[in-house]
Amino acid sequence: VDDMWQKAYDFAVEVARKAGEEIRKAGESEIKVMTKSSSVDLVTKTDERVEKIIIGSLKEEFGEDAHCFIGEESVENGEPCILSDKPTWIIDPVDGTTNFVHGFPFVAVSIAFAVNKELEFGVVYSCLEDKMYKARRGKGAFCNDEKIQVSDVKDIHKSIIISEHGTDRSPEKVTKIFSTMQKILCIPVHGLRGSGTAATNMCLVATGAVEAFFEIGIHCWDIAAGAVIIQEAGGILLDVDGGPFDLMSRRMIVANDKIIARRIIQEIEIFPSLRDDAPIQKH
Ligand SMILES: O=P(O)(O)O[C@H]1[C@H](O)[C@@H](O)[C@H](O)[C@@H](O)[C@@H]1O
Ligand SMILES: [Mg+2]
Repeated sequence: VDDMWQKAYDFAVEVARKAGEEIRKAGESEIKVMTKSSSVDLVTKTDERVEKIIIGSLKEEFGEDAHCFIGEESVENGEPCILSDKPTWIIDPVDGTTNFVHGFPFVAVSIAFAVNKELEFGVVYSCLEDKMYKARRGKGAFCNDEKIQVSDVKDIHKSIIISEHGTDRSPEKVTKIFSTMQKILCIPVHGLRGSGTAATNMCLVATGAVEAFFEIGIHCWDIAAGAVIIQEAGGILLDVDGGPFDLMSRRMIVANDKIIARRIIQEIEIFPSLRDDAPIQKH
């Protein structure tokens, strides 16, 4: 079984690279902007086409019904978002869609694989930077085949923290998000950053470029691959209330060290977010 997942891991890297090439060559015509949960939650034909290419390649390689799939755009179009014990691919075809539309240079393909609800491996291809991040449970984390590991900074005053504002513009959430950012900035920390893609933010923690990243409102497909990469780079993953990491909860904090994580958690103003695996709301 161990070798079998190795084959799937290697194939996932190939598929992510191919998907990244599709994103890079997507012409102006295809970046027709559509919206989802709000006027600033963007999706394009490229997101939909690339997800179909990824899922099609995986089904061709492993069999039409051998595995389950949780894809950002499939879920948007009504597919269930339930993580079962069956081997399951968790896919964000274009993470950083807003960046992609604007030409802001951080766009990632995120592909993770879970069995019995445990993440086996994750691949994040930052396709405009040509950086292939990957990790398999128990086998280390890599960027372009170079081993990576989290920062050794333990002093919060010497840290950079990533925080994103997301796509929800409701006043009560925006107020909490910026109040949290202000409290963290004034600890003080060296700086706040955000790439605009959760998968890339996770990899920036894994390489030691920043010390922590937290967000309420992300989805399982944004963070599943990055979660394995951080774990294998020596980082930690928690819920924003300090409890255990919960892939489907739509909130998390990842950090290089529990000291940094706990200090940030003290400042996070939590607001509710519907779980990814919540029963579909009948309108
Ligand atoms: O670009 P997508 O796949 O939609 O994911 C991003 C999400 O749209 C943003 O709201 C979040 O802040 C990012 O962390 C996600 O990566
Ligand atoms: Mg995403």
